[in-house]
Amino acid sequence: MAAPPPVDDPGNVKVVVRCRAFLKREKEKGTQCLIRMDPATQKTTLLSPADSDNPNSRKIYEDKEFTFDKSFWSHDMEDPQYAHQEDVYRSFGEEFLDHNFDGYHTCIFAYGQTGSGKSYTMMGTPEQPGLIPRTCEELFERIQQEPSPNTNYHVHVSYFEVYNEHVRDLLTPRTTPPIYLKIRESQTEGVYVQNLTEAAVRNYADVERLMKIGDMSRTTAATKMNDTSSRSHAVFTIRLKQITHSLLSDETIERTARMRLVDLAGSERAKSTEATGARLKEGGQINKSLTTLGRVIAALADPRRQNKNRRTRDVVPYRDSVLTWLLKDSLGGNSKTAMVACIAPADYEETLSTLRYADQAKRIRTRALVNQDSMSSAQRDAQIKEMEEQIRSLQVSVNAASQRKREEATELDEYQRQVSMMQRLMQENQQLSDCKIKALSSEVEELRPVNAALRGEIEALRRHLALALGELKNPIVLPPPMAMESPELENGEFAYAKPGTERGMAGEGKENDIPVLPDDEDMSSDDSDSGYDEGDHNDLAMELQNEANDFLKDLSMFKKKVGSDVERFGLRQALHEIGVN
Ligand SMILES: Nc1ncnc2c1ncn2[C@@H]1O[C@H](COP(=O)(O)OP(=O)(O)OP(=O)(O)O)[C@@H](O)[C@H]1O
Repeated sequence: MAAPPPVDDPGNVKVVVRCRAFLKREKEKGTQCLIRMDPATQKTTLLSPADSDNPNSRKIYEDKEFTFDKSFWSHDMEDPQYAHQEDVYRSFGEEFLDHNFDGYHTCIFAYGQTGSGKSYTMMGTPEQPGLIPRTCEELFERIQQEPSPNTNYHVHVSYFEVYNEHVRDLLTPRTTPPIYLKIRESQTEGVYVQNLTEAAVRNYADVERLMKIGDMSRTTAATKMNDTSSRSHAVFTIRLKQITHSLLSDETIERTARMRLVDLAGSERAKSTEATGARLKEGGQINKSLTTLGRVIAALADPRRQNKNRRTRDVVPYRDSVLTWLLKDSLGGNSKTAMVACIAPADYEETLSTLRYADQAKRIRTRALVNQDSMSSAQRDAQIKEMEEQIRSLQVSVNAASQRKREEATELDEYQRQVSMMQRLMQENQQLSDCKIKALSSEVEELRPVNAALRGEIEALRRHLALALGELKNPIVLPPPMAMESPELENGEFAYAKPGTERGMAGEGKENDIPVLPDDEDMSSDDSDSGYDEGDHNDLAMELQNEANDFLKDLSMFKKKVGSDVERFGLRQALHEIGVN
């Protein structure tokens, strides 16, 4: 490990500018290039457009000059000054990696209008990798070349995006609805994203895989200015921890450095992007956070701030946007920071705005510290002991929690068992009811002919009774003895007649043949001589009365029996339904 660098290294934000080539559509339109760069002086000049002398236009166009730490001319490949991806990395990416190995936190962020080349500069393409892949690749190359066997390296990577003021982990699969992460601030860690994936990586291939996952997950969309426009700010972070153990002093030195590589969403004017709906809303949010970034940069660049006056220091509006809050440390705190201002060669107003932004950022001063802890072996042993103690107590809590979980799971199982048992019982009951209904229905079917027979019998009895009652109401009058000599009785027939009835009527049914009484005149001719005995008549009436009573009794018993059968078999309703009363 190199000799320890100065512990506190104040310095300004490094600002570089890069001008991209014309895109196909710009070439086709014959667009004029408005940028000139002088590699000797690092001067960038913005020329006023040729058509700017329109007397009706209120806008003032004039040539503007800016000087930055570096001006990268990536406009014309044929030009010997052309800055390739490799040149950009060698110019300051490499230097920033040195800082990381020295234990400093660093941050490189790309700023510029939509389609100006930010993603190309930061991530690049598989053929032309940008700053992020080049930094990671060289990081592992250096680790592998490390001559000291006493140093251990631990590298972790995280990747998140800020979209519409929400933080989303790019290393976890996309979900619907999306999972947004919370931002926290702590004394020791500063501002950080809670529950963000920090993946351990052992080589460049691991990083490449994660970059691919994150890039695929990033929110992009086609806009009029760029076919694959980034609609979010993407923050790729590498955490490098170096633990060196000195055998001589029996001391352990731990250095932690964080590299933040930020690809900001493009600043844009709704008019140029012709955005509507969701794109317009996104654009609004992007501009809001970039405006806040501009205010933060302006506040940090304010010379009055250098007076260390606490009151003026507090006005930096970091918390006004998620982006500035997260970049708080990188922008004005413990970090070595660089800004790459990306410019398109043909848009005067947007380019001027970017160059002014960058010019202001030049004045920001940060105070980077070496993040290093050294520990004697005794301290380290004590720390290990303390950690072991912590692990033990955490294990106890974990065990207790899993025991509780197990109990809850058993209870749940028991509930489920009871529910299924009840369901089974209900099914059985249902089956039983079905069975009973079936049995009753077949009994009803069996009783149907019996019922019909009984009804016939009741009907016959009813007729019988009606006849008997008729007899009671119209008693039979026995013929007088002399009537015996009547020629009509020669065949031994009885003639019967109710006063006023025809003889022929009674003769129709043999069973009902009852002796016919003579005509009224005959009867009344001489009562005493008629031989008709009142006592006999009464006896016969009594006899018939008794017979009728017996019938009635039998009938009532029979009715009772039928009634009790109906009750016994519960068939009242069923009988009613099939028409039996
Ligand atoms: N230096 C360069 N050399 C060659 N092509 C470039 C260069 N810079 C940008 N481009 C091309 O310009 C187009 C827009 O670039 P890029 O997507 O990087 O812009 P951006 O600023 O990230 O846009 P946005 O803000 O919309 O995401 C791409 O097709 C890219 O390949």
